Amino acid sequence: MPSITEEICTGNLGSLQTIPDSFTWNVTAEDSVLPPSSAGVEESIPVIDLSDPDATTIQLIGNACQTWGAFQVANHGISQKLLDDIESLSKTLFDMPSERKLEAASSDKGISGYGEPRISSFFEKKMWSEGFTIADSSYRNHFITLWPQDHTNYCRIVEEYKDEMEKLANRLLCCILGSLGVTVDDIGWGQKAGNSGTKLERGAIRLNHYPVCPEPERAMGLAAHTDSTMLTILHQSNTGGLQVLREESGWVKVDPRPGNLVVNMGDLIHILSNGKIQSVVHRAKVNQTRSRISIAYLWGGPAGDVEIKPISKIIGPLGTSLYRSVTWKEYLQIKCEVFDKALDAIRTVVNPSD
Ligand SMILES: O=C(O)CCC(=O)C(=O)O
Ligand SMILES: [Fe+2]
Repeated sequence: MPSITEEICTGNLGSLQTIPDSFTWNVTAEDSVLPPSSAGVEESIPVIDLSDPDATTIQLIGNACQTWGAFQVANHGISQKLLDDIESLSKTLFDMPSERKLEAASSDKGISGYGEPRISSFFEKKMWSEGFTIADSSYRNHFITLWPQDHTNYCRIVEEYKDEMEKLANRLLCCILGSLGVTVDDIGWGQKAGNSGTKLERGAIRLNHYPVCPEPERAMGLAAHTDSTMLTILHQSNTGGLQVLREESGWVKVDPRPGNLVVNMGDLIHILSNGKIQSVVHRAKVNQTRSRISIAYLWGGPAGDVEIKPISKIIGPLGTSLYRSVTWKEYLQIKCEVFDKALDAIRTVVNPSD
C-alpha cells in the first residue's frame, strides 16, 4: 500500500487552491473525451432494465458486454435506501479530518482500510482521490476507530450492501453467461466451489472520494485500469466523472442516472469467456465545483478460491484456450506485479495482432 503521509496529504486535497506538480498529469489529444456524434447524441454505454429479464434482455447484455465491456442497469432490485445509506456512510467517512482518517489507514498486514488508490504505485503522478477498502473483516476494527459510538450501524449497512450486491452479481453472471450460450454449471467448479477451505471473500467494496479540484483538466481522479474481478458493480453519486475507453474511438463519459448502477466487465470474465468479453478500461476524472463519491463492489465470482480458466464449451472442440488457469488470489498477485500486463502474463497463445 502506498504511503499517504507525504507533505501533501490525500485527505486534504479538497482544500487546495492550485494543483501541486506531483498531481499534474500530461494531457494528450487521445486523452480528451469523444465529441457528441454527428447526430448530436452523446454515445454511451447502454442502460438495461432488469425488472423482468427475458431473452431480449440477455441479448442486450451480451451485446453490451461484447461492444463496450460495460452497461448500466435499471430496476436491479437494490433498494434506494441502501444505496443512499452506503453513500452517506462514505460521505461521513471522507468528511472527517485527515488525521482521523489516517488512524484507519490500511496496514501492510491487511488490505482493508483508508488510503490512496491501490494502483498508485504504477503511476508517476498522484491521483486526485482517496478511498477506503473493505476486503476482509478487519474493516470492522477501522470502523470502531472511526465511529466509536456508531460502528455497529455502519457495519450493518456494509454487510447488507455486500449481501445484496453478491446476489445481483450472481444474477448478472447468469445473464452474461446465458448470452454466450452457457450456464454457471459449465464453469465446472461443481463440488469444489462449495467445499473450498480458506476463502478469499467473494467480493470487496471500495469507497472512492474525488474532492473538488481547481484544475480538473490537468488532474486524474483514478487512472485508466481494468478491474481484476469477474464483474464490478458501481454506484456513483450524482456527479459525473467515470469514463470508459471504447477501442478505436476513445474515452466516453458514463454520466450518472439516478438509481442506476454501472456494471463493468473485469479481467476474470475475459478469461472465462476465452477473450469473447473484453474487460473494460475505465478511469475517473474530477470536477471543479463538485466532489464525487463512488462505491465499487468488486466481485471475484461465485467461489473465490477456485481455478478460473476459459470455459471448455465456449472454446469448442476445435478451439484453443487462450489463458492458463489461475485462482483469483494468484491473479491479484500478478496484477500487483505487472498491472496492465497481467492478462498477457497468463496468456497461452500469442495475440496475432501483437
Ligand atoms: O469512481 C469511479 O467511477 C470508478 C471507480 C473504479 O474504477 C474502481 O474503484 O475500480
Ligand atoms: Fe475500476
